[in-house]
Amino acid sequence: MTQTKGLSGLTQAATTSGTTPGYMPGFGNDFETEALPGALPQGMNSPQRVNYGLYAEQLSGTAFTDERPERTWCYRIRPSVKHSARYARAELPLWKTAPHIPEDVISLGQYRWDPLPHGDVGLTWLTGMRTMTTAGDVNTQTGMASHIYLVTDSMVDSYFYSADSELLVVPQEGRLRFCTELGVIDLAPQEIAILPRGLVYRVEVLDGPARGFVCENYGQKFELPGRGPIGANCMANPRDFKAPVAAFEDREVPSTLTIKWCGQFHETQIAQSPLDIVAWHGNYAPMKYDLKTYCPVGAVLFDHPDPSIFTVLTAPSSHPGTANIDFVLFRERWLVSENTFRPPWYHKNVMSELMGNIYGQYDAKPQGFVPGGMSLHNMMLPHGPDREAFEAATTSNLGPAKLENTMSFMFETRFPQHLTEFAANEAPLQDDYIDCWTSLEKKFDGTAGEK
Ligand SMILES: O=C(O)Cc1cc(O)ccc1O
Ligand SMILES: [Fe+2]
Repeated sequence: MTQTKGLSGLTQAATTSGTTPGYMPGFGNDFETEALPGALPQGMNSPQRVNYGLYAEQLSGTAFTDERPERTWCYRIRPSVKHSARYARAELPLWKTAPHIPEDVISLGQYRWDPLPHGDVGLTWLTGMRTMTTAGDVNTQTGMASHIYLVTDSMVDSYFYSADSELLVVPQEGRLRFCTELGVIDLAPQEIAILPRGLVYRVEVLDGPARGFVCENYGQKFELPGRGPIGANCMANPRDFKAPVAAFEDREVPSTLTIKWCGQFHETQIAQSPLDIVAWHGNYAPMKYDLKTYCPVGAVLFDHPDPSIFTVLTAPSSHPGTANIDFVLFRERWLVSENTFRPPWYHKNVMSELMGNIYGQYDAKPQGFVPGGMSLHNMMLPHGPDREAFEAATTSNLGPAKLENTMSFMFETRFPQHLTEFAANEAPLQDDYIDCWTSLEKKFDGTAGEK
């Protein structure tokens, strides 16, 4: 029997591009959703017998005793323990996990890559994941990895979950469908998705080939940053984050489930689709967010604020204010500062900064940092605008100016990032990147006048 049901109870073809998934708004909300009427128990979590003969199962994303527990109660056709037969080691050699510090790779430096090209071989979400950097240590649940995915093929009767991490997905090209245990999310460039640790899903290609960036967060979950004196509005607003409505498959076909666990991959064979949750309630769920709804706040008279002003999501570390990861967005905005050097200032930072270009041109690097490309300015390594950006910024007339056609982001972490062998040797690294600063001229001549 093959069926996928949505909230309305109507049979939907959730595996085809024609269907529009349903969503519920609100970051961190306590949601409830059922794909069949009456499937969700009311007033309690564990009735003696659940309607429709479903099994109750809790998915805990935090310790039970966390100050703000995140968990979801699932009502499913089979408990997921039934989804795990014996595990066998699987190899995904290009998906690396921290600590991974290759001996012959130098991570000290300023690095920039052209977009990874698509090849001739078909790739899925799993085989198409290429790790560029790793930071921290998965065994202590700290740090992150950055990846680029190249996906041409849908996963067929194949499912995945990461016990190691939450995944933040930033598409740059193509459209993907994430069919998850808790519902369906469609994702296009200029949107992001968060896939929680432990959630089972399959990824289908709606419009390929697809390329994008992934931040794999080994630590505490991403949350909305406190806005401080900015108040209750602007930046990312909770209601623009959307969780999917329940959708399930009752499909008995031989299937493979791959699990990422402490950096290793294991497979198990199961006899059915594991996407068999008919109803759920809770606050631990996948979400999508449209980056065009991000409302940037900035300097309205003079100077250039720290990029933390553009934080969309932050994954805290044990040290308040020092994130395991900040996800920062540089999007279209007005520049109005008077008597100000408007692009990012030159700087060194204890945090390490990995950037990706989603589309357009980034103000500090008018050339060379192209859509699909990535750059890394690692811990305490100097960087800033290239010569062209410096000259333009110091000579242009400072009327109100709109930065248009621009969307880049940063994964900023408190941990140094280590390049993988793939990033150092196989990815299209720009050997001449640091030359973008060599032509910066000495302007100093001992006199105080403007240069
Ligand atoms: O290095 C970069 O381009 C990112 C960045 C942007 C900014 O506006 C201020 C600081 C910073 O690190
Ligand atoms: Fe920077």
